[in-house]
Amino acid sequence: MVRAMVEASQDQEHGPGLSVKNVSKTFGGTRALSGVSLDLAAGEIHALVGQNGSGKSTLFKILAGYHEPDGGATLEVGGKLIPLPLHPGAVNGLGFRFVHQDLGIAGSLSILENVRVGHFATGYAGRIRWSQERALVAKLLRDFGVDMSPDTPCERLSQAEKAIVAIIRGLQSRPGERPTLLVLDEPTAYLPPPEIRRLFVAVRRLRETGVAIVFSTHRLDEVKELSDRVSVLRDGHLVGTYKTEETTESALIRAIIGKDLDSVYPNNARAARDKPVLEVRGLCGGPVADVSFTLHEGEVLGVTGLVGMGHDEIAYLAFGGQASSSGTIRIDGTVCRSLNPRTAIELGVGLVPANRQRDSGIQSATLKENVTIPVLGGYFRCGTLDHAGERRDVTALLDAVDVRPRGSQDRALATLSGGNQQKALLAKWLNVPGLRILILHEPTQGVDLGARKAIFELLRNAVDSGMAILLASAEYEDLAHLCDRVVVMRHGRPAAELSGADLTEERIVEHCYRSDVPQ
Ligand SMILES: Nc1ncnc2c1ncn2[C@@H]1O[C@H](COP(=O)(O)OP(=O)(O)OP(=O)(O)O)[C@@H](O)[C@H]1O
Repeated sequence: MVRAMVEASQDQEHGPGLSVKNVSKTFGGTRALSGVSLDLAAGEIHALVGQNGSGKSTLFKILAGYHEPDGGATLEVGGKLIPLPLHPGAVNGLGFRFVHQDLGIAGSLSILENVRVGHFATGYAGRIRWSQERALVAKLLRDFGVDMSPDTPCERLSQAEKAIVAIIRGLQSRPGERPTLLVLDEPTAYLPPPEIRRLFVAVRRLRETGVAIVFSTHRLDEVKELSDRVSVLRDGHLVGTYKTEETTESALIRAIIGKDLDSVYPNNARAARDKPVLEVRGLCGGPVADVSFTLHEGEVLGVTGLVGMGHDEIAYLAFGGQASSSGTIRIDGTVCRSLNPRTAIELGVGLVPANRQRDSGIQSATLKENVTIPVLGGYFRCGTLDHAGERRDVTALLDAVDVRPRGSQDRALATLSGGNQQKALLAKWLNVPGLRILILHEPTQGVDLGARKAIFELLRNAVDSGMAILLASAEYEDLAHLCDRVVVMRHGRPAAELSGADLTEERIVEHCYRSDVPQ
């Protein structure tokens, strides 16, 4: 591997691109990056991998001029030394383009406005040429295979569609400008497989123009499929840079976590239970049209499908977070006519939304506060808060899902890396006593390999003690390993239900894509 690393750094077919050297960054007492050096050749696709909190986003934010690096760092672009820190204006001039993890899409603005802000073509008296702009954005959307009007407000888009808009915007240039570097911070975290394919096609096309592309991901199959080289960060240090074709998945896992990792999935053998806890009949709402299913105690039921087929919405309809237009939901025998989240929680139902930072976390509150909000009442003893008990439980819970850095319960949620925020907010629900049903929407989005394993084990323990889980996800491999049954949705309706020997990743994919699969 070391040999591959040395050779890789000499293999820059398209010229020098850019090179950062000796980048360190300290936040208060946290050393996020320590002496990291990275070469990105023009026309290469470079993957950056590492566990949650290993420093990937911090490196990207230094290149974006958002963070100032500690002293001693240097940056060269096309062989020219560029002074650090960068200011945002200089970043644009250098041709650096970014699609950040949080996407930065303004919900109240249209797709057109989000994509073209700062790039509008103007005519007489500075008037924006709206029809020209609309035609341009319509074409960009079509090129990405997205069938949407440029005037659609972004608040109506799914996470996947927002990610596509952010990427299209990231690829914009002013006349005379040429992008030299495109940084994609976990671009596929919100994308289901067909969109990932589309994105890869676009990224490969872009490579032909000589742009250096760097993307971060937790999915090693994407590293293999898309990248020319891969760099690994561990605890803020660069472990190495490797030619992708000369490395293996297990070698990368070893470099990422410092040891081998067994299968991330727990053993699936369990006794069947037949007590229904969630009965959904004729549920309609948004794209969901007439869905019925029963979830049993100690069961994991998956719902999946392609984008827009309704599986994402089922999670919110079944929790009352999104109003249904018809149908009945019975929780533990209680018929809920117009379910809302408050009633659902009282009946022992929890929801872990996909966008946990936005929908389930308070960024300015500490980690401890975020985790204990739903259960704080339980820590009062004779009117006094049992701080020691609260701290002890939070520590145990955060350690169980491997939130890093350890001992960070007094830090504001916003100061944790994206994946660590996700883990902490998932832990919050696992801490709620009396929870009988847990609804999960893409629970491992943005979460690293080691933490995925820890989360799956926690879920398995919860299920073994009788919890029922409804898992809405487009991670077909996870569904095949974790679920007892999987319902595949097509056009808002259940198209197939897979279980037993039929419940494999391949069968799920087949049912998602084809309407004529033999049952
Ligand atoms: N603004 C900040 N204030 C304090 N600490 C921060 C801040 N931003 C990042 N950190 C810390 O720096 C470290 C690296 O975080 P970073 O976001 O770069 O990780 P990452 O590799 O992108 O993780 P993930 O895969 O979860 O997105 C983490 O320990 C994080 O808590």
